[in-house]
Amino acid sequence: MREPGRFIESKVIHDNGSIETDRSIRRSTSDIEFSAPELVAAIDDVRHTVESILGVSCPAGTFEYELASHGDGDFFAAHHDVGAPGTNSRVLTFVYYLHRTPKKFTGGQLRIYDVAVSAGQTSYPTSYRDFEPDNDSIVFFRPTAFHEVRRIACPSGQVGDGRFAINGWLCRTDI
Ligand SMILES: O=C(O)CCC(=O)C(=O)O
Ligand SMILES: [Fe+2]
Repeated sequence: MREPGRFIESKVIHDNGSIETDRSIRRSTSDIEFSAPELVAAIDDVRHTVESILGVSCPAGTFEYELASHGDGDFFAAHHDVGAPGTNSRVLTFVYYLHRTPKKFTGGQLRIYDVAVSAGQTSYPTSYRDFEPDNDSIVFFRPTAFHEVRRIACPSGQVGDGRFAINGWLCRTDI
């Protein structure tokens, strides 16, 4: 795994394809040049099992990912990971979590809503499941699923005490 490099303000991709920082939607920093070949190889090993459980198929695919850091007050509001030009090749979302132990923050659960929503839908589904971002755990879900990162509280304010995630997608290369 390469050491983290430069963290920059995380960006959001709007459904019209524009990419920008918008701290009312997403508050975190990202290292988009981060490289984790061991993680990618481990995901590749289980990917056919995950695909069959989630009912998706990606015969020819590549992995795209970033390292995201959430500190005190950070969050990512409800969204889905497809729907914009350039994101529709995403077939599978994965998020691998890292943090200091014992954990120095609270909150930061990944909330996955029970229904997929289409672009432009504004009402929130009312049923969901929260996943704790436990150190050295991984979550897979469909990129069409509505999801969010609950706001975290990290009293020390130290970056290293925060919530780290390698989040990315298995993307089709044949469309
Ligand atoms: O960090 C997480 O739990 C999810 C991140 C996410 O939803 C994204 O980067 O699109
Ligand atoms: Fe997401």
